[in-house]
Amino acid sequence: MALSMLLPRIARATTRANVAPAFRCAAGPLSFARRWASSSSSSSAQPTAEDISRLKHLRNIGISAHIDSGKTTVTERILYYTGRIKEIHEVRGKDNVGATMDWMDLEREKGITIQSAATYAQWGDTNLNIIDTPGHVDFTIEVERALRVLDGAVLVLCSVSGVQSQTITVDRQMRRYNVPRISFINKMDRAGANPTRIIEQIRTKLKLPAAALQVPIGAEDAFEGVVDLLTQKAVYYKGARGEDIVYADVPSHLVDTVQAARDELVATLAEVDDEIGELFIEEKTPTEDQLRDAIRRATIARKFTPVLMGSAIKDKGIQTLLDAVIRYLPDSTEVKNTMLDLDNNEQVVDVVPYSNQPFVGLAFKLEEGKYGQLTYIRVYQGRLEKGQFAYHVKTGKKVKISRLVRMHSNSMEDVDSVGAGEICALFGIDCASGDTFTDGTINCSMSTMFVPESVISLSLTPKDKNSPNFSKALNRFQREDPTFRVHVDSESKQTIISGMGELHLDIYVERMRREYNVDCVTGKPQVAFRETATKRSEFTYTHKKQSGGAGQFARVIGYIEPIDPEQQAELPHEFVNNVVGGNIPTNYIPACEKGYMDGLQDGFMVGHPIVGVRMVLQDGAAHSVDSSELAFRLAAFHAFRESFKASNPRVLEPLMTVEVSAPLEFQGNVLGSLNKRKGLIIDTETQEDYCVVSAEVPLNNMFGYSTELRSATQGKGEFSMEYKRHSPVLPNVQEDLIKEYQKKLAEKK
Ligand SMILES: Nc1nc2c(ncn2[C@@H]2O[C@H](COP(=O)(O)OP(=O)(O)OP(=O)(O)O)[C@@H](O)[C@H]2O)c(=O)[nH]1
Repeated sequence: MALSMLLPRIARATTRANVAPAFRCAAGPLSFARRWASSSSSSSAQPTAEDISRLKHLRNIGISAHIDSGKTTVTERILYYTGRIKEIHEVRGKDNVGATMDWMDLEREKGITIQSAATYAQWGDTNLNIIDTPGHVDFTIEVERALRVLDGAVLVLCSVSGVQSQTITVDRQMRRYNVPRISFINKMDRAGANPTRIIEQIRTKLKLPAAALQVPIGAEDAFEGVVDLLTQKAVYYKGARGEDIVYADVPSHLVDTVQAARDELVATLAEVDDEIGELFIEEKTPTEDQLRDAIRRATIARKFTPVLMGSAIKDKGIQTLLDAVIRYLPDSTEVKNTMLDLDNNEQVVDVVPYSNQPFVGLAFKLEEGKYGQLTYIRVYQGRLEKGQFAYHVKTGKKVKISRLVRMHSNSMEDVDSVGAGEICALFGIDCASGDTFTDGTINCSMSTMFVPESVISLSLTPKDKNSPNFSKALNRFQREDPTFRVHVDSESKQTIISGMGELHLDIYVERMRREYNVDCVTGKPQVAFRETATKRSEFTYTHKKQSGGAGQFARVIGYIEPIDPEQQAELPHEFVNNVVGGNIPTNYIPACEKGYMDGLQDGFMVGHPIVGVRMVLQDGAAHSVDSSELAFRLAAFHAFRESFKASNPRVLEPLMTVEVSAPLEFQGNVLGSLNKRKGLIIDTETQEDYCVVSAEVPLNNMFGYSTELRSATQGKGEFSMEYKRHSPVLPNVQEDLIKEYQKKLAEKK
């Protein structure tokens, strides 16, 4: 392979390493050694009383859930009750204009949330920054980004389906970013609504101590309101849109149920909160205030999730949910955030969450809207003011903040300044999502966001090959979305786009057509296979060229070995330099590492990237005149390729967790359809007259499943799918894939 073909790939690999540290070198620039430090690089000035009060009345919250649980419907109600919108638009329906938060045309057509939209609202004397996050697994990066910058979240669950596969994913993401959560059981009007079962699922499936703060009055069609267990009052949502809250005595038939639920709440809190625990042992009844304080403490400490309930579509339960958000979710001073001090060996230092500190903000989302390029920023400390300069930490460039806005879905309000803890948006800033900005007085970087592996790819060819918009659009999409990747296949010279699922890629192809006027022909979707080694393999490789001009000489000695599968999510590749005694001069070691990275780009079996292989360099030889960086890079590249061939390599494929729900009568058909696709059934659960089947199925076998499921269940079945891990393909499948790849190569010759 020519070196000119390798170079762009190295640039890509390095960029990826910046996003999600993947490469580790025993010593050198790619080492990510970090130390915790109690010190802070910020000034120790006391925050003003005004700032403290502002922050006490500010909440940054996200609304997350499994697809279709009703997040957008809930958010729409929040905007309505907080006075941000004058009318409620439903998410679905032929003649609707679309919910306010689902503003992209495509979202409206497909009825799903694709991009999260930020908006802010006021409830009582508290400001809320709300991010509506997509539930579809293909847009998981949006959920990750939202959680990274939020201080608390509302986990919406369906009263019938409860904890679903995507709920578990979202919960895992919330744990990763230490986000406290309130649970909201929505759709209490649905037939089969059962909050007790859902709370039990939160406890068992999410392993999260949970208890209801309310009991429902009526169920399904007759759902009227709730009884608040703390005030022991019935709450009804009256008026045309549930805007009139009416308090009343607990209906007599619910008195015993309310007492039992309150006892359960106290008992659950006693397990996670010392103060309630002591009262419990002393058999004392906690007061309403003691309970509220304990719920807040335990929620913020992420030891407990309070559970509320309602029906967004019937305009019930939203105002009480908002009260709970303010009461139990933390303000930004109650959340610990850290950053890396770049002047001090990447020491981890605490963010000081007040406005009188040097400014530090994180660009967490880019968006090309109708108003131009927008960059969403979470201000972690300090203040961002219109007219001031901000420093882009990665490039060291100074940018002028010419316009500062607060977003309200797709409209905006201009503001002059925003303080610590706020979320705002800037215009015309050149950066990628995940980049840090400061005021230039400190050199810190917020740690990066987790970026998942892509699982599917397809070739993309513009109908008009000369359109400059093709690469412009691809560049922009990549900057907006780190899970959307683009490369040119070295064999076919085709542009290949990769992402998190068919829908994810479809959306970009469609956006290319609508926003950039570029029609494309797409190839058949291909799953993102990987290749890996299964045993250690030694190498001694000499690169030598003597024909005319300057000679080339480099020798590398060492071995490659599989990385422990448990470690691979964090460490997909590793280069270790164990050369002692200077047989390879240290200035050639980075070139050896580059050669290794070149070698990882495509395996020889099916032409997909190689993962999970460590290269250990032990010895070698150099020549005082003929050795060069290029010679060592090529030596390491060929050494890696040769030893990989001898390492009993295997082809890996993405394995998905698939969850199918359908009426019970179709259970047999659902199981049959999954078996046919070589699915491993993990769990089968029956809920009322519904069944939920979970299975692990290779992504390669899932093409066309929605059509099959539709006909197998008379259109009544639904499924969701989430990436689990890459796992070895069956030997016969591997043989077929290799043959197919060889055929493709032969055709090209
Ligand atoms: N019965 C009932 N249906 C509801 C309720 N809330 C929402 N829905 C319906 O559930 C469907 C999904 O609602 P959305 O608000 O789009 O859900 P979402 O979680 O935002 O969906 P994604 O953005 O695609 O993940 C729509 O058809 C809503 O009308 C509710 O309280 N009861």
